[in-house]
Amino acid sequence: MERNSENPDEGNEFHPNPVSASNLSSNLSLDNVGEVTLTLNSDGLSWKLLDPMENVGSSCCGIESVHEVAGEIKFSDIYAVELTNYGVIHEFRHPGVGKCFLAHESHNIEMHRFIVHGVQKSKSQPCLWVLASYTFGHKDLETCQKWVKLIDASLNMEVERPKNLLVFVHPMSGKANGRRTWETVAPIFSRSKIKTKVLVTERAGHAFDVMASTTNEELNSYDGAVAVGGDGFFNEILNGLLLRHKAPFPPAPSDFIEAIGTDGSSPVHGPDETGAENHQKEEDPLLVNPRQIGMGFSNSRTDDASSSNIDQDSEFPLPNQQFRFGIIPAGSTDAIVICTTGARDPVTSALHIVLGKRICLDVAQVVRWKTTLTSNVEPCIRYAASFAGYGFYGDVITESEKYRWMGPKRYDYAGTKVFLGHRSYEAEIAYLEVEPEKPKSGIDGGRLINKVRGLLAPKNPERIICRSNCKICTRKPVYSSMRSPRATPYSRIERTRWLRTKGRFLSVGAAIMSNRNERAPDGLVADAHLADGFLHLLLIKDCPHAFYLWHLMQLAKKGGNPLNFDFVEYHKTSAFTFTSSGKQSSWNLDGELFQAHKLSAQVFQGLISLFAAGPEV
Ligand SMILES: Nc1ncnc2c1ncn2[C@@H]1O[C@H](COP(=O)(O)OP(=O)(O)OP(=O)(O)O)[C@@H](O)[C@H]1O
Repeated sequence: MERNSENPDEGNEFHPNPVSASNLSSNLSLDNVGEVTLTLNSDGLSWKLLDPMENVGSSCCGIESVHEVAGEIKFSDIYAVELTNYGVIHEFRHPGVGKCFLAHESHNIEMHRFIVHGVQKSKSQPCLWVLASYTFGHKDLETCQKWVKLIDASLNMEVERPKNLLVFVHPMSGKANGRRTWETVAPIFSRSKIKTKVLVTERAGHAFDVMASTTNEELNSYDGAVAVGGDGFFNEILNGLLLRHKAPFPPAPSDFIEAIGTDGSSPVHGPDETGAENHQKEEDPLLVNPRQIGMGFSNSRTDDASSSNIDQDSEFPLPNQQFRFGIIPAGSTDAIVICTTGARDPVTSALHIVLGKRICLDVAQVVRWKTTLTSNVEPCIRYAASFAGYGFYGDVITESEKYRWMGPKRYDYAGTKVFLGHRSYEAEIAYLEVEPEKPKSGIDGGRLINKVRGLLAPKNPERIICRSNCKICTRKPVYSSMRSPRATPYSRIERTRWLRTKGRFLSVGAAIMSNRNERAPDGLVADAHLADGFLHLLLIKDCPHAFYLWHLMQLAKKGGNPLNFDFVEYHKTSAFTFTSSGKQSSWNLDGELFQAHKLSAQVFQGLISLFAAGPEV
């Protein structure tokens, strides 16, 4: 401490405005390093050892001893600064030339201290964020207080950071460690001075009920809602929020609408109670007049933009565009976290949240159509952010619920059981074509020999796999700040083709994101990107056991191509309808079971924002 001048502020100049206060510096002690000159720059802090020669570069017994001579941290990587109690700062001193560095002296000096809490990316795994803290000391309390004030003022200028959050903790999630997970990360929030209202759920549906019944005024007082749990729990909170809002519907499966008549005798109401109107039937039998199902669109298309029947796209305005969702992983699969932060790590997720990172996500709106006793069609709406799957995917969830006590292993057990059961389902899927179909492989699929050829023939060789700093995922949707998220422009679908596929399927899946997880390192659909505006249909036709096993094995391999088979149909779309007959399965919507044999779905591009910066795997 000899080098600290008598007057601690000598040579230091503090300024209350952090922007104009660039390049201020003080001599301070940095714990476990030594005496440094700390400088406040416009974008962060930097420090240099006062006398590097004394501290650096000694070598002894063949081992190099290097103490960091300089360091820096950007404000964007600092999540908190706090004045801490008077206490010890450890300073290393070099013992002198020719002496063994193992004999380094450590001076423990008591002084006033403050801690800068920041984030560091793990060198081996950049998507893993770790805590980094720097304790600075000075014998004068006022100097420490001034530094804390200055750093705090700079952090307050990071406007994207949340101040008030609603936190839902699922205590039984995954291996029943939701509560412990929250306790691990809660100090990160308190250090960041983020207010949290924490609710530990007591039953399934609790978080949904709270979200659905919270007043708009209260919700607007929060910057976001955080789920400490798995994908299913996040889905519950998402639905609790989105179901409060009136949203236009996607088209219903046409035969269903036809069955109830289109003469206006069986009106279909949207949540806004828009009455059904009777208009001419569209040419395409799968094309349903949006008005008939309460979508609130103009029903007749005109090329004359000045006409009063101007097309309107489907918008879904949320009351608070600033509101973000957060997930702290504690579940069994945690696919959404793996696809958005890249790391299944609660600390990484907490740091993304407190630093106010933002990424947009697509959300699929899934509607089940059922006829009431009075022959009205009642839509039942759900939302899914990661995956909607029927057949194998629904059966695995149904089966796995019986073995919840097994924890995450229940999926392996149930998956094997369902695989051996090899059930297939009759279904018809109509999907909106959004890009030209790739030519078929030309294999008739009738004979085993041809099927084997199909198995080996490359079908979808060009895929943009969602990996490291994926350009598509990190691209910001153009509308993000200007407009509400939007769905398929159905008012123009008269010029768009609906395509149809029919048969027996082992599974029907619609991926909203790639769904990377520990069992499928590239995800269920590797080229399903975040906020790309597409539903990625993955239809597995009935096929021999061995073929399906092959497909599942490809999913489990990094770089495997699970779409590369004749019995796999893959379509990129923005809306689809589904009708099944005969034996029924269930839909699995991000872990929630949904019974529906008539269903339609559309995607809202970038509908919600998540506290995450995007994958860096
Ligand atoms: N306190 C509770 N007790 C029982 N079930 C709950 C409780 N709170 C929430 N749930 C329900 O548990 C379901 C599963 O939760 P969650 O997604 O966290 O765990 P998981 O299924 O183990 O993980 P993953 O979805 O990642 O596979 C949720 O859909 C939710 O409705």
